[in-house]
Amino acid sequence: MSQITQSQVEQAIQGYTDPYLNSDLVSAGALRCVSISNNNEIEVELHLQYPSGFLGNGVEQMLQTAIENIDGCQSASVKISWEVLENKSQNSVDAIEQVKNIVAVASGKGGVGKSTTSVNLALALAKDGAKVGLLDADIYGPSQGIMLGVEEGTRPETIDNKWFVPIEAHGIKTMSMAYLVTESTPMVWRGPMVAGALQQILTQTQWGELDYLIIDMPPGTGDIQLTLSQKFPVSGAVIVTTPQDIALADAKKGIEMFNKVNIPVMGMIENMSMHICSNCGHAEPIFGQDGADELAQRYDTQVLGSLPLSKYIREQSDAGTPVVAADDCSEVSMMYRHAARHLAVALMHQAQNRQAMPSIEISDD
Ligand SMILES: Nc1ncnc2c1ncn2[C@@H]1O[C@H](COP(=O)(O)OP(=O)(O)OP(=O)(O)O)[C@@H](O)[C@H]1O
Repeated sequence: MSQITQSQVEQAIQGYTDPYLNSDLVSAGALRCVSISNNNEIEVELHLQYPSGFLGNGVEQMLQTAIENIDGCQSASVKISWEVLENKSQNSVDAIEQVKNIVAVASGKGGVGKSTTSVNLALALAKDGAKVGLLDADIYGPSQGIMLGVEEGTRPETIDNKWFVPIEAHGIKTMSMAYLVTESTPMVWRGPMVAGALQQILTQTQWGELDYLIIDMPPGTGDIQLTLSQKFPVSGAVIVTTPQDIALADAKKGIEMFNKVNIPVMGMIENMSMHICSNCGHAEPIFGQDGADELAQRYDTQVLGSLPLSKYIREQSDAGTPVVAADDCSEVSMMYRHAARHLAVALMHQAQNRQAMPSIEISDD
């Protein structure tokens, strides 16, 4: 019996391409350990750096079979593990302890579906096994509580009069200004007050260990948004837009705002990209077409996903069970889940690059 070599095993593993890494797992550097006994009993350990719980036993089984098919193989076992990499912000704000990635979800224009996107991305990451938090920083229309089905009037518990305990909903930890204010304290605060209050909420919440903290930012690219971007230790941003010209022009301002404060834009979500007729299934790009792709190309970023204008998306959010929580395998839920995985991989690449680079401090002076 001839001895099987590591390169034969690697070749078998390379038959599978990870759709999000766009690479086989050996080239992606995921091969942690190969052990081949004199008897050709083979054990392989692979380790990924983004939430790949969705691979489940299926890919392990498939790779195992590919290895078992090597001539002379007696037995094969494949184990895939994962852990999200820490991705610190490059601004000078202190990181939040135990929070690995902070993602700001922003839009240049109001009403494009930023909050809907934030909550479904957060839920999608959690469905793949990540520990996820969601901060509703949209002071103009804090809607995450309603979308997550948190009963009106629910208040977070506090510890030592200093810490807020986030409210858990559908498997994610959430905090919102709406949990703290009453109808008699309306949002009349202006710029610095708002930024200060939100920063306090962010840093005084006991998030615990989180792979991702998603921040649903206030819409627009004015002073408040700029201040928040500077005060939050954001690892990367996501811009939500519709394909409409005016929304795209605002999305461009959003990208430029993040560039100004040295926050990398991980990608764009094109929302309401198509209307699909619920009667005949005809798809129509009522807000235009291809704009987000062109913008992404121009700014050297990517479109993480395109979501249709869908009654199901709206109804589920209104009912307090966003689509990804309601049915994580529905067509639109899968669109959010694909987008979330592309986002996770973009953050992972950025963290890997940062680890490989010497750190450079950039200041305004
Ligand atoms: N893809 C979609 N299909 C159908 N309805 C959607 C979609 N995305 C969002 N909506 C609906 O559009 C409305 C606005 O969405 P959302 O609150 O997420 O937008 P926003 O950009 O956060 O708004 P604001 O600027 O007020 O914060 C909501 O009623 C939401 O349910």
